[in-house]
Amino acid sequence: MEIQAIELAHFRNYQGLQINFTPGVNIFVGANGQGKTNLLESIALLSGGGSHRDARDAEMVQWQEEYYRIKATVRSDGQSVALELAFGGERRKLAKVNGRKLRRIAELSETLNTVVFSPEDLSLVKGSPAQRRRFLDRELSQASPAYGDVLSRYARVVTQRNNLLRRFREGAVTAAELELWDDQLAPLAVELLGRRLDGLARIAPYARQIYRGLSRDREQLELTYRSSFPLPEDRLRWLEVYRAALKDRRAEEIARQSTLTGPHRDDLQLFLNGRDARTYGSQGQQRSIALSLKLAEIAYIHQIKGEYPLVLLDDVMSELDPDRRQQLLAELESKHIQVFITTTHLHAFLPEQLGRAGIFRIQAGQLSRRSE
Ligand SMILES: Nc1ncnc2c1ncn2[C@@H]1O[C@H](COP(=O)(O)OP(=O)(O)OP(=O)(O)O)[C@@H](O)[C@H]1O
Repeated sequence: MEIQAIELAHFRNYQGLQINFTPGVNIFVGANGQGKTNLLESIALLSGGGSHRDARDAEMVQWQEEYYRIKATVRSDGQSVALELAFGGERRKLAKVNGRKLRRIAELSETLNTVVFSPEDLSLVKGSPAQRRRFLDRELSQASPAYGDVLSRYARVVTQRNNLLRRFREGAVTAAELELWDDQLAPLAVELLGRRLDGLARIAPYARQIYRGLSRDREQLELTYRSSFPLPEDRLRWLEVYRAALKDRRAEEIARQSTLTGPHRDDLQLFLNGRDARTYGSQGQQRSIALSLKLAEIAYIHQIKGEYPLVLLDDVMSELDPDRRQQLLAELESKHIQVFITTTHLHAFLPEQLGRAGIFRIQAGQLSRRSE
């Protein structure tokens, strides 16, 4: 898939912008705070998963304006498709594919997928379990909007259940009412777990193979899912085991007013040659793992969709050492993936890479295309 052209109206520091992209590598170059990430963010939004830096829609509307609108011409599945995403005014948020309004914004991912790689991803291994869950959730939602649906339903029930636990302590809710919420929570938790494990089973072989390549066959990466309660082999038993785990921790949950068991407390564990990479991996090894996971995400989406996603590299070029930088670019270029890169300088690139790339200089929300 590929974005051929984009049109922005009142998006961040872009009053109005219309630009055509190159099928291969596109580089946004400029000083800090000029709008490089803003442009990347507008592309990421078109895949339906929200802002890659977790911005709220209202923040992305240009100051003093009422709405933002992003339009793009995309090539997906051999067809030219018109995408539109708008926020503000009376309709609040609206997405269209070829002029047809989508029921849910997340359905944009059926046409366009993006994999974003930013400096925070480099700390994926060292970071919190929440960061690794987010990585997995984003990835799996892109590949299947149904996953995103289950995830948001589950998150809603957890929030409501936590409110109930608070009110139970105040005596405003009965034990029977709490049980009713367990009935809602448990099937969603089990479905989410099943989907996560199935997704991980498909991603893990890619990550292992890519890491083996990056480490020149010296190290072996293993990914395992750590559930907040013991998962029996037999999936048919997960529901009853989860319900029992909820019961076991009921008193503690009431005391802490929080749901303590379930996929929102799980983790993705990463091992190098059998040792926990979080504790024992060097910074270089941890970065290679992060890179492998991102490249595995790209391969996974390709496996599901039959096409490569767009890859957005936000400020990572200067964070990677020259070796990993070249490995990454060579890998993406060899697969003919459309890539968007933000950078303050072009010296991270080889002359032949610059020769093939579309280079856009960005200054205060204005773009000019330049040739090197
Ligand atoms: N809603 C908005 N309306 C108008 N301008 C905005 C809005 N949100 C952010 N900006 C402006 O956008 C600029 C930041 O742009 P962006 O985050 O794309 O920077 P960047 O070019 O990627 O810089 P860096 O290299 O520092 O990451 C800031 O000048 C900020 O004031």
